[in-house]
Amino acid sequence: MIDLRFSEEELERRREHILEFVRDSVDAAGADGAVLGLSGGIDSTLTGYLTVEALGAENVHGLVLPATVSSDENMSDAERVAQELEIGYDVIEIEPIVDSLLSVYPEAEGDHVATGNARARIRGVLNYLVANHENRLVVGTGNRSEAAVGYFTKYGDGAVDCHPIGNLYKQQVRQLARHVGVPEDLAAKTATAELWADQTDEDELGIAYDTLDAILATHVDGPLSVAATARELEVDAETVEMVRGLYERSEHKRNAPPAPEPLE
Ligand SMILES: Nc1ncnc2c1ncn2[C@@H]1O[C@H](COP(=O)(O)OP(=O)(O)OC[C@H]2O[C@@H]([n+]3cccc(C(=O)O)c3)[C@H](O)[C@@H]2O)[C@@H](O)[C@H]1O
Ligand SMILES: Nc1ncnc2c1ncn2[C@@H]1O[C@H](COP(=O)(O)OP(=O)(O)OP(=O)(O)O)[C@@H](O)[C@H]1O
Ligand SMILES: [Mg+2]
Repeated sequence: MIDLRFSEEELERRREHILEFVRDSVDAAGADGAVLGLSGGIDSTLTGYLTVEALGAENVHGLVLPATVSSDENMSDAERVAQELEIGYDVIEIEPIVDSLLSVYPEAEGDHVATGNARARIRGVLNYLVANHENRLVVGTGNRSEAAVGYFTKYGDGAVDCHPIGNLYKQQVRQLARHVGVPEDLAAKTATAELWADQTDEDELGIAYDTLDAILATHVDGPLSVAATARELEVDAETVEMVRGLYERSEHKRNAPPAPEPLE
């Protein structure tokens, strides 16, 4: 497998680049700061650390939004991050809102994907409620690995104003997190969307992040063909094809919704 980790010098360059990006995004919008969802996972933890470094703790509002399927460990880690960063934050239980949705559309009861995605979208609605009310930007936590294979909820966790860590592969997210001082137990945590019970990213995607990252860097974002990538990384061509398929089928999530071409 190829090693995508950065040198110390490159890590520092990336950090500075992201800090500038966050400041520029907020300034360009004339916003008074940022709001972001904190899940106790590494993506939102790193994004929280960088956003606070860029804007100052007083300009960042955290939202910890537990559902019934959220683990106590993740929710207490999310609060721990907000306290460590000394930002203002709210804890809002979202399950009553999920119940309310299912009470008006009970057909979706028991559909874990539809209900799980609704949880992600309810979090998006709450992020924008705060953003509108406090003139803030919603800072997204998506990384390149998730974006490339569409592993996010369209208009859920994907509904944000900018993606500070959006060009980092998952293993680089962990590396930058360690570099900026995120505690090791958070940096090493198993990735989970926590949209339904016992979900993990790698189980659902059917591939380990290190393999996914290597295929993305070599083939989807890189120059090699499927066959050459399989040879280079010593993986099955079917695995590379699988990633290619996820990338192609999720194109619609990365683009603005299309309209018909203008008529002459
Ligand atoms: N070709 C196409 N062109 C335009 N639109 C298209 C389309 N195909 C589907 N669609 C639309 O997209 C919808 C499906 O997309 P979506 O609603 O997102 O649903 P979907 O992609 O089915 O599910 C979201 C996936 O992301 C994962 N996820 C979500 C949230 C967070 C995280 C995490 O890592 O934390 C992971 C989740 O576990 C699940 O695997 C369809 O119902 C349809 O409305
Ligand atoms: N319980 C929650 N409270 C607040 N925000 C949440 C919650 N669950 C998910 N989110 C938001 O949705 C984003 C997407 O979740 P995702 O699981 O991809 O990231 P993560 O939890 O930060 O890291 P990891 O992927 O390693 O679990 C989170 O980063 C966070 O902003
Ligand atoms: Mg998570």
